Amino acid sequence: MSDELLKLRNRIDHLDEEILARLSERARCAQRVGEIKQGNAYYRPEREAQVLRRLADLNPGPLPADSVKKIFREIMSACLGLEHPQKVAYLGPAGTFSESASRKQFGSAPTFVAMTTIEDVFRAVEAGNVNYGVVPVENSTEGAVSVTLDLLLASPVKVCGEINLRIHQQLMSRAEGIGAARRLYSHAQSLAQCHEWLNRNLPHLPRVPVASNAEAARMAAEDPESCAIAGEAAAELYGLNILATNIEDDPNNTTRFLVIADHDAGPSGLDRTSLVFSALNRPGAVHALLEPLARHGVDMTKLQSRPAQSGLWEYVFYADIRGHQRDAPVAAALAELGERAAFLKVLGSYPVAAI
Ligand SMILES: O=C(O)C(=O)C[C@]1(C(=O)O)C=C[C@@H](O)C=C1
Repeated sequence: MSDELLKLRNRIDHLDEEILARLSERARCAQRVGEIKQGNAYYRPEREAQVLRRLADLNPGPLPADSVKKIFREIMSACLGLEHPQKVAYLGPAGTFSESASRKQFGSAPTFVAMTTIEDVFRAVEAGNVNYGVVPVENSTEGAVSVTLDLLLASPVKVCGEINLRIHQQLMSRAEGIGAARRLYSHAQSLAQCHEWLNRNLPHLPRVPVASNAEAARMAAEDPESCAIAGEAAAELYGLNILATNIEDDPNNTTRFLVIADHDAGPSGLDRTSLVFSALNRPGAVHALLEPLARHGVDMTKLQSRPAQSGLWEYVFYADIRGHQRDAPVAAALAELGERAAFLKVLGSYPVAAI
């Protein structure tokens, strides 16, 4: 071994010891924070977002800000686990994009529980069987997930976080090449998202829609004459080889998830608030409801309507606005909106996705 290599490795050993000592000190601080919280919510998404944003700003390089955030996400995940072990429910089975989104938000320390339906995720949170739930709410190409919107309206849960996940689709199989494949499994939505790539590269391979991407990967693991389209996590879970990476037709394809709980988040300085309201059935009613937002300088980042369950041709509106409900302009605008609306429910304020 060259002298220089030896010296650098000794230096790395020494730095690792320092990092470990500091990490242990940090973990002891977090343990003490946990004792002070005494059973109140241990997970504080607003604080985690502040920590990640601050370190990304301070980052001197050469590590990219994204790597720094991922490392500190894991550190906070382990510290939170020391304070109090957490359980997070998501739309299963294991290996789906919902699981990847959950891990992106919570790191790897919690116990992740796969549920069969989005409704089951809500029920698990409502019943207190888990601390948090992660549900998809919209996809940049497919649009809103209406089941989630309807459940948000009916359920007492609060929104305490958002997660944006880039959806990258991978072609995978047990074999090391595609030559022997006789069929391709995937969820119908993923087949649609890779339609052009498939037409160009595998026009004659029969496409078989199945219940989820993870199920497709599981089937491909059992059937050597097949391949699957799924996320990287599913390939890892089922020990499959990735034969072609990022084959989705739209490279910006992103799914937005919400974190639901029995509490929302405190102000972080860069927040969003989700609400749902209904308008009286008169001309100009929606405009009158939104007017206070504009007057108080509150930006709306989303507005979506859904037919109300209650009556024919009545609508409820889902809006996301910038800011926390405790910020003065947001509080004033919401108070006025509440007076004018037939119905208003604030679903929660939470930090804008920090990672
Ligand atoms: O600051 C807190 O409230 C903590 O519990 C510490 C800590 C952290 O490790 O920084 C851990 C968990 C919380 O979700 C937020 C931050």
